[in-house]
Amino acid sequence: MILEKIAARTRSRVDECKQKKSLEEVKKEAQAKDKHEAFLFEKALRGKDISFICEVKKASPSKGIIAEDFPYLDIAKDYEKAGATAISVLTEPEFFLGKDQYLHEIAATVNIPVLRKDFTVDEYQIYEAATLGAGAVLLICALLSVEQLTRFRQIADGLGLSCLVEAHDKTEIEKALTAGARIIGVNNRDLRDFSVDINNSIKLRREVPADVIFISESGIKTAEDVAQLRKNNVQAVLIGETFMRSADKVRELTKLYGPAAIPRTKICGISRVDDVAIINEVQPDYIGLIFAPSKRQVTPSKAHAIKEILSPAIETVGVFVNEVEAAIINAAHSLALDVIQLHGDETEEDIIRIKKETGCAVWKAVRVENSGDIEKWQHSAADMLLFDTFSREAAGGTGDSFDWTLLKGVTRPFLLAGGLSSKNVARAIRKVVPWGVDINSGVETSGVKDSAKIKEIMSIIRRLK
Ligand SMILES: O=C(O)c1ccccc1N[C@@H]1O[C@H](COP(=O)(O)O)[C@@H](O)[C@H]1O
Repeated sequence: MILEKIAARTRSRVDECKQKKSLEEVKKEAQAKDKHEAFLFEKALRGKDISFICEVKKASPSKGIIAEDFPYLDIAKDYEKAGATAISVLTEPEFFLGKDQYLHEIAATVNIPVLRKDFTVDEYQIYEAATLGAGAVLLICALLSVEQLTRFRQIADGLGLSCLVEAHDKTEIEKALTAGARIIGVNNRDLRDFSVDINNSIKLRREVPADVIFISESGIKTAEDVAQLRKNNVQAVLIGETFMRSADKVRELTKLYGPAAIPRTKICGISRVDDVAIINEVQPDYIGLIFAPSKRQVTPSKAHAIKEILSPAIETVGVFVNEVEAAIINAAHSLALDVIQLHGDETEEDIIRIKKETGCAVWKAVRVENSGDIEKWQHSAADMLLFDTFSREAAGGTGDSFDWTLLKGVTRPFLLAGGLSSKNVARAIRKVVPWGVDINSGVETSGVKDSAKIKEIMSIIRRLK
């Protein structure tokens, strides 16, 4: 069978690698590697809704060459922008034309976890995966004994790597569970004859306990396939060929996932008259003018100049941090602000008074450090809450995002802020379902608003429906 052939070739390849770098050396390198947060791969897959693992692969034994032209880094970046939860990278060189270099560069470029998709037959490959920056490795039940699966899983655990343990039938699932698998992937492709049937995942779903992540792999092509898997409590799908053959990954993922609720958009920190042309072109719902001390601060005269040429369809949000009330009222009236965003330590009483005095809607920014911060403001009189990243150094505009799972108990509409960019906005919108997104430093280059980035992020958001 093809699998045994690949495994045999892989053993020889690993032996060759050991001649160049010994097991001890690669082990030391892996253990010395700067450890990011451990097990990010499995943490990322434990979302409310189905997750997508998108695969970067040039060829396969069943399909031959899939991508003649193979800009692997661009493909990975497009997956991230489309909202992939993780990326799978083929590194097997002979049958899949993969390379370690692809994994290494991709893992260094994207901010989502990366799976090393290879035929693990030796612990050497697990240490190697860690040195290449992988967050997870593949262990195939058909190739490994329970003892090997257990040992390899333990080695990966010691390195903070997750193991996707692949099974094809009930016996292999039992084997995976005995080995302590926390993630089981059911391959819908029968490697004896390459036939594909996604019902294999559906049939085997009940064999895997609810606390073990269940991934359906191979042959997923349509929105109906995904809907069926979602209905059967499959937590993630691993899709290669369908995405590899699609020119527009954002649209393809949207087609498979289903349309998202498109949020209101605010582009914050407009501080140059020159930025207004692109704003008028892309028409976000709001712009933010920052009156607080910041590299994005606007003077009253600059604010007037921006307002003068701003499209009347776009509303203006004034952003203030612990500002004296008279100044807020003055700016609200003289600039005809639509919304006042309070981004400091303002109290509930301040919100009520400022609403009354200005006649504007008031948005309260809550800088999230823990779930208590959210709870405190749930019943605020503010017209909208805006959740941003907590920082001791700055009131806002940090460019960092926070743990969005903290928002799962929020019962009222809200805006999401903090480090949103074209890399994470699709994921944020699908995972968090915010009423609005507030985009700021994520559309800047060297501290200045970047027209191409503004255009790109607005285009991604609009392609999610
Ligand atoms: O951007 C600033 O400099 C700023 C200063 C003071 C208060 C708020 C500020 N910006 C707000 O910060 C969030 C998130 O920004 P980022 O995406 O992390 O850069 C956003 O609400 C801005 O309105």
